[in-house]
Amino acid sequence: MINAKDWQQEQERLDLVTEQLRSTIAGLEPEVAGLRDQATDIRKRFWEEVTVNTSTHEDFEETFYSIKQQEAILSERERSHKLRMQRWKNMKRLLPSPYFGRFDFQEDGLSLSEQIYIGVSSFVGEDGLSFLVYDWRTPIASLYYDYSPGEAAYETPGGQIAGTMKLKRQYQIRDGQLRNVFDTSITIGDELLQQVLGKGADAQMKSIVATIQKEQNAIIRNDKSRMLIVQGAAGSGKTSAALQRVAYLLYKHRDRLRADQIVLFSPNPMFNSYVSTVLPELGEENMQQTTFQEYLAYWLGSAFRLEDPFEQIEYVLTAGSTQDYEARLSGIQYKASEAYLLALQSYASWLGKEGMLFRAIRFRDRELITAEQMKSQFYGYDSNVRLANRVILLREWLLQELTSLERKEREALWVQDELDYLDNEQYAEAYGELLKKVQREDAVFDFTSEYVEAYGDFRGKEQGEENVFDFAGQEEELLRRMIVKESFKPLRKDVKRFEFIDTIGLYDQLFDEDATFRQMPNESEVPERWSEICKQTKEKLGKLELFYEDATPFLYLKELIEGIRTNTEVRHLFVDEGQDYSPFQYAFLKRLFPRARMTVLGDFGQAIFPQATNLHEADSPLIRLYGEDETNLIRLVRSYRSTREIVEFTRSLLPGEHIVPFDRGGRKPYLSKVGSGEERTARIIKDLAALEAEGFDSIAIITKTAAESREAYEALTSQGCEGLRLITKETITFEKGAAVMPAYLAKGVEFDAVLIYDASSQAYNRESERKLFYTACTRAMHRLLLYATGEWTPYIRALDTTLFEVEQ
Ligand SMILES: Nc1ncnc2c1ncn2[C@@H]1O[C@H](COP(=O)(O)OP(=O)(O)OP(=O)(O)O)[C@@H](O)[C@H]1O
Repeated sequence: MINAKDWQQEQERLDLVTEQLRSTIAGLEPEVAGLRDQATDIRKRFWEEVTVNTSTHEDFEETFYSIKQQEAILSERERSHKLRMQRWKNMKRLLPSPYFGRFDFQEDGLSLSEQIYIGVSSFVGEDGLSFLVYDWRTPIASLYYDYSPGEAAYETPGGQIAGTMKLKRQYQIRDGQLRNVFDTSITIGDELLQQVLGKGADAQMKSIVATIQKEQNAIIRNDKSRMLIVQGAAGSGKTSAALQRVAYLLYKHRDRLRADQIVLFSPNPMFNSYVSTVLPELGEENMQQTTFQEYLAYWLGSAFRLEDPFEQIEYVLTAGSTQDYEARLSGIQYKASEAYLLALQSYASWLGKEGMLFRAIRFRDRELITAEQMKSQFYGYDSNVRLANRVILLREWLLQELTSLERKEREALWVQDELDYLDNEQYAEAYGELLKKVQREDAVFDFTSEYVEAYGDFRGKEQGEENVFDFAGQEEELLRRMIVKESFKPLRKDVKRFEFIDTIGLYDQLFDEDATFRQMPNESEVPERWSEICKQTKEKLGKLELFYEDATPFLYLKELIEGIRTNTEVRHLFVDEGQDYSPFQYAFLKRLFPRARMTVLGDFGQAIFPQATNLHEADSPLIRLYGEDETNLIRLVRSYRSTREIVEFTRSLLPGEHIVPFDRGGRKPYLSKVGSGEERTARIIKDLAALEAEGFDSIAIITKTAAESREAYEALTSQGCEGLRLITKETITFEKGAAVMPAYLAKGVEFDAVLIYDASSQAYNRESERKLFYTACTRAMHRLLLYATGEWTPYIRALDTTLFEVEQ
């Protein structure tokens, strides 16, 4: 705390800033409102002022330019409106708490030091010159996060600026009143951080700008590497740092980076809702958020029933005793690997020579173009042309073939039949429609070759020398064209969508045990239990279903053949829970977003999926992805989420991990042995009530699987436990209160208290499930309670008994 005189001075300054903020806001208000009116007004009159007339070419052009002009005026006004609006919003946001930190900095060579106050946005005083508040993202503000009083330096676009930090303070301000002021010296922000971390969990993640730690600041401001990897312990602030980094990037590159050019891949839809308020709180728009599964479903969902990663993990956790289990696991690991990616590449180059599979183009139960014809056409192309380019050539050829087949088809009997079905009225109507269509197409100068041909013929005849127009004949001719054209439309559409390639067959062929795959150069990479893997994969494909581990490779093969889909708009890609993606998926993401920088945040200690990627070891495929020179690796070892007691307990579950607890004390994890399932239910109900009475309002009962969650939920609700929620993979909103969920859905989020439903050796016995157990326990901020009906899991039995309390 500071002395009374300093406090007085600080409150006076705060009053001054508040006063100026108020008058700036008041000054902006009429302007903002006026601009809003103008923009709405112009919107209303928009269509009155432009002349919509497209009957001649000139009219069309005039209309076009008139619209353009109106558009330009509107967008200029909207831009200036947006800027003022933004400023007004920023000031409003500052008002209740204009800043949270201050330091005094004397630049080398200058005799005076400057007071720098830091807040969520910059504020220049009424004189138009002095910064009363600096945005936390300005270069100078980084001193606040990186240094304690003493020598200090920061980077600017013009080079490094060095000097001395004289003083450093933190503030808690509510509604324009100073609540707390801390002079900080050695450790940055400990007092304030203590207070922040001591609070309860929220349904929404909070911004951490006031207490960003030095190592987190390095992540937020890293703007050099193509790939930034953050390996951080549970609760070390990876997600928090990622979100502040987005805000930082949007600020730093505000002239050229839009929020929709940033994409965050999140572990599940509920997580999206959990983090969705952080950026708006910081005055920025949210980035795009998606899950990998959403991407896969978009491209493959209509062709297959796709397994999702949660179904896959349920299988891994529950099917241990089934016959196919080991093979499936070996398949999952292999299909996640770079070796498999290489195998697919060599498979594609083999397909360049032989083995392509096509699907005949069928029309009215006939094969119009056979697979054989396509094959011979395809392999007739120069073999030096890339596979995907040859496929394009084939597509063009098919479209041409369809055009000539279509012409022939006009004389077919079925066309005559269709014509015969038209009664006079329909006939005239169809013809009228046809003419209208032709004219419409004409008016916008964009008519297909068919119409040009038809219309040209029509006009030629109409205006021909003899001036004889066989109206009936032409009518029929045109209708025939139309009828056939309509029926051929789906065929053309399919060809354009590469439906003529039998991608499923090609993927299936890869699993012909003794055929294609064996001809590939890296045969040595064939995984264990290959023949069983082949059988499983083929069976699944046969049912038009795709294992989760096959979905990305399938899409990749499809792209090797049809050409790669890329998104060149996206500039920054964030992958949270990065350990859960396979090396294969990373290679895929790199191709998909060729112009994006990547930030991957994860914790190998929480790698619960069998296809996990190690983020930080020397041999990590992630480091290889862009190469060491383009990659920066930052480790976070300090854990902020949980109390010291919980961190000491959880880190012992993962021997060898270096994790440092933040110094916040609490109760030790509490172990309750119960005699039966009923006893457990009763015990949990009692504990829930006690926790709620203590003021904890975000409580998770974490189970191992979804089935166990349902069981727990039913047992608890049938015994009168009220207001409990059951979280499933479909849950999209994160709410306060008590909820039951499987561990893999609790990823990334946190709770005041966590109750591990079953920590017995029956539930957690295998070494492969240790990380799942660790992930579940590390969700707890203040309290961790564990239950078991039989003996404790071996992970707990191996612990030092001083790390927990046992119910007596
Ligand atoms: N510098 C900080 N100031 C205040 N709170 C912080 C800070 N860093 C982290 N926290 C808090 O610690 C908790 C954990 O942070 P976060 O969820 O970002 O960690 P994580 O590394 O992504 O965790 P996990 O991998 O376990 O999901 C959050 O409540 C967050 O607000």
